[in-house]
Amino acid sequence: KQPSAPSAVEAPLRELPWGQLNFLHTTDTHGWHGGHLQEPQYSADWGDYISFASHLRRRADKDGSDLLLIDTGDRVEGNGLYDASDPKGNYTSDIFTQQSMDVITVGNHELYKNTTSSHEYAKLVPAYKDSYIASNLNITSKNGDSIPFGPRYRKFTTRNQGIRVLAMGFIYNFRGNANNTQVQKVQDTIKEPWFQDAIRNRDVDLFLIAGHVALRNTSEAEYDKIYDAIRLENWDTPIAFFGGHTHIRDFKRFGRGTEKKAYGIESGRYLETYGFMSISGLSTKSKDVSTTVASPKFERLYIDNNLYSLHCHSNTSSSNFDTELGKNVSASIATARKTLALDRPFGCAPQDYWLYRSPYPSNHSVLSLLEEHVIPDTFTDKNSSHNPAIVLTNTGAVRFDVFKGPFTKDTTYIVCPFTSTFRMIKNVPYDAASRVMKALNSGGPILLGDEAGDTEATYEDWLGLRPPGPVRESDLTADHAEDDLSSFTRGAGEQRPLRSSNKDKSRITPGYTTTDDFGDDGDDTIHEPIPLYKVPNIIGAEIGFSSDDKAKDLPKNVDLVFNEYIQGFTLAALKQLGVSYGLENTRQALDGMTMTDVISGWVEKNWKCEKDVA
Ligand SMILES: O=c1ccn([C@@H]2O[C@H](COP(=O)(O)O)[C@@H](O)[C@H]2O)c(=O)[nH]1
Repeated sequence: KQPSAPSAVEAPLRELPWGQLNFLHTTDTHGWHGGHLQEPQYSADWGDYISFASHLRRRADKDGSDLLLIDTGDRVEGNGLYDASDPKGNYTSDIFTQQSMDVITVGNHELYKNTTSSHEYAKLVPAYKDSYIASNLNITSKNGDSIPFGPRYRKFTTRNQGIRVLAMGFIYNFRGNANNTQVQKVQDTIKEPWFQDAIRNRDVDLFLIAGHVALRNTSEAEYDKIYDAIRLENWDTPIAFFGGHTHIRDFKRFGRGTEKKAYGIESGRYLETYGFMSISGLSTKSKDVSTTVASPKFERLYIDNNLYSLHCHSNTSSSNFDTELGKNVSASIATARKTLALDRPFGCAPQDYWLYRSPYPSNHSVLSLLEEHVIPDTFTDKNSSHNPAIVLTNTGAVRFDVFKGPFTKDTTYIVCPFTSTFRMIKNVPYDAASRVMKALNSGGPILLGDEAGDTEATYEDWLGLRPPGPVRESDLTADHAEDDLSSFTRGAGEQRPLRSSNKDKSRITPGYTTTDDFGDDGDDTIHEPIPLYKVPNIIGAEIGFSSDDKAKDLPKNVDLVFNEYIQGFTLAALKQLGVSYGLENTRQALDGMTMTDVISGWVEKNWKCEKDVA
């Protein structure tokens, strides 16, 4: 772990369900490779993961089983270690690639910008060679051709058991990518001759489908389509899915009726979780056990990323856990953090502010802090025209909590890593401008105009602002305070209070309490549940309204200011509300400041640290 990271707290643990073929899965790490420096439960770093995987590999070699490592994308954007360097990712790609992977895929965050996808293609793809699988992604080459980002699939045989694996790697039907990459819709990819040939291959013991794709409830049902396509040709070869994108822990049984050979895991976010899956009873190159074992056994465990868990699951201790490579990688992370001055404080937060752990609006909501203080103060200072204004931002731009204490350079990127600036349209009729936020928060399907290029898309669907359907961390509601737990009716893929059978209540810490298709015993650490609350798509503030405006005569026109990321949505909403504007009517606001600049500037002015005050 990093020198300043807190030590893990001992807690009751469930055992690793080790099997014939074992998997460690990471997803949506978003640059948190230094671990969580303010949360003991997630305080191990990528160097520790390297040591951990090495111990489990040794265990596999010793007992003749196998271990495969998978990562399903969104490795970038969300932490100073990635975002603070110039160019971004200058340190993280060398740090990340020290961990070997058997299958690795791309996420939407690797594709938002030309520079990010080009960096990924130049660094990660060659580092992982055949393991970097891109079944439905192309990139524009230097001479303008659209070429595969990586191999479409990979067939390999596991080292100890001789299990023949055919692996593919997908990204969901993402449409917000920059113009140098091309995402092929999953429903079209499964019609490709290479896919059809691959799923007809009889010399396969396991189909491994990895991707930056939610396991359930997606409007496009990408993984269900892949499942159906495989089963059409191959009625009983086991299938293991590895998902991502929605930042949750989840385990799903695929298919209908008596299907017991197709399961998928999703392994959280921000290097809080290592997903572990095992399968036992697979046939192998040398032995066909399908005749003797009716169904392979799938098991899962979500491992909290801290040294207590990692030592226990690898049967090591602090004296023999670190490998040479793991230690070196932890040291490189510490050096990079120092070079980037990530611990430099902008100020000190007087209390915790939560994204999902406190209701919105409330005094402990980071969104309320932005809406009531940060945005009004900053925009009032910078509003040279003194026209009344309405300022809107998407809540998706806010990524994490703020903890009491130093608010550092790292924190600015942790809260908002994006480089979008603010745009404005001057003199918008108040009647329309004041209803944009409600329209964008309404959730129901609203038809977009031609500019979205897809008349059936909803605002949330378009660009993936809030993909409708999949349960994600922001959707986890919090009637958790209820005393009567029996009234819980939520389904799999959600976090809910766990009725723990554990007697040793004193050692139970707050954390994940996951319910999935296998029940509520998937988290390695037995936790006290944390309440989580829903947030809207958009928050906003009214700036420079005179008290007269508020009391009686509302302004006729206002300047409508919005985060550049929601420009398309805002224009579409205005059109829906009867006033049409085009891109040519928008101009830069706030001298090109990003949300990250807005937040750090406000903290510097308003949150003194105690020793500064003295
Ligand atoms: O420039 C950007 C890019 C993305 N966002 C927000 O992020 C989510 C997608 O993040 P996931 O981790 O893939 O869920 C997107 O819906 C936006 O809300 C942004 O604000 N600015």
